[in-house]
Amino acid sequence: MLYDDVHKRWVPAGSEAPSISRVHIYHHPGANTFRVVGRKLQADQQNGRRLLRAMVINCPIVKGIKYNQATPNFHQWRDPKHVWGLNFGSMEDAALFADSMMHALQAL
Ligand SMILES: CC(=O)N[C@@H](Cc1ccccc1Cl)C(=O)N1CCC[C@]12C=C[C@@H]1CC[C@@H](C(=O)N[C@@H]3C(=O)N4[C@@H](C=C[C@H]3C)CC[C@H]4C(=O)O)N1C2=O
Repeated sequence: MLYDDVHKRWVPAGSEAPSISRVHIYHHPGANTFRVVGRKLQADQQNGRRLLRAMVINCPIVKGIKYNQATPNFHQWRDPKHVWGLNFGSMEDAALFADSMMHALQAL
């Protein structure tokens, strides 16, 4: 999700329709960079053709960001332009993601 600062509300990232997505943290060892990448689980169907599973988040993990575990299954962080929020399907998913995020932030 992205926070719409104008209207003071969370909006689904990547499209108008809220969707279940799979979110990964990718590490580029060469450059030692990390990024959060998420794609919708459900491929969009349009005129019968299966389209790519839309990207909903593709955001570099910047050294020094503060990762806020606001609730056991809603975590959020700021980048220069956006505030991102992840509503996890389970507290276990949330804890796994947070561990990876913390690992990435320590490795930067
Ligand atoms: C200093 C700073 O930047 N502080 C940021 C947080 C922050 C701190 C430290 C480092 C980074 C960041 Cl990012 C801040 O406070 N921010 C960032 C933008 C938004 C917010 C500002 C105001 C609102 C008030 C309510 C609150 C909120 O959104 N709570 C959630 C919530 O209302 N929802 C989401 C789920 C659960 C709740 C937890 C799911 C959908 C919706 C809902 O439950 O329907 N807010 C924030 O978190």
